[in-house]
Amino acid sequence: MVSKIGNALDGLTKRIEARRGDDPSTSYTAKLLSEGKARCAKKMGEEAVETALAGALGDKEELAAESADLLYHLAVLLEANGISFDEVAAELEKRAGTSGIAEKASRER
Ligand SMILES: N=c1c2ncn([C@@H]3O[C@H](COP(=O)(O)OP(=O)(O)OP(=O)(O)O)[C@@H](O)[C@H]3O)c2ncn1[C@@H]1O[C@H](COP(=O)(O)O)[C@@H](O)[C@H]1O
Repeated sequence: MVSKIGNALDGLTKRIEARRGDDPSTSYTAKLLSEGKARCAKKMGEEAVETALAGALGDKEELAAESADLLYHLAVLLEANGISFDEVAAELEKRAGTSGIAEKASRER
């Protein structure tokens, strides 16, 4: 069964892909993509900081809203770089059997 977040990211990705080349005056996504990778990366960084602040303050509603903004801007940044969430998912799957502590220790050897 596909998870809610999987469905949401799938739909979001399709809407973002469809916006490429659209009129930047009617699509925020088209505007961001037309401005290039660095601009997309800057927006993602801003949203990451806002998400982190909401998490640090423990504001659950704000954290959920900022997380949605962050995922949108990450999806745009991936699209700007020609990378799909499938590739991110594959990377997560590869790590599934390895503890973060063990992975860190293997790098420090
Ligand atoms: N999920 C989102 C989404 N989340 C956040 N945002 C926009 O991201 C921006 C957040 O940045 P800020 O808060 O810094 O706002 P801002 O000051 O207007 O941003 P800048 O002027 O600095 O670019 C806002 O303009 C939000 O509207 C989004 N814009 C679009 N989507 C999705 O993308 C689809 C296509 O949208 P359009 O491309 O606009 O048609 C939509 O159907 C949605 O599914």
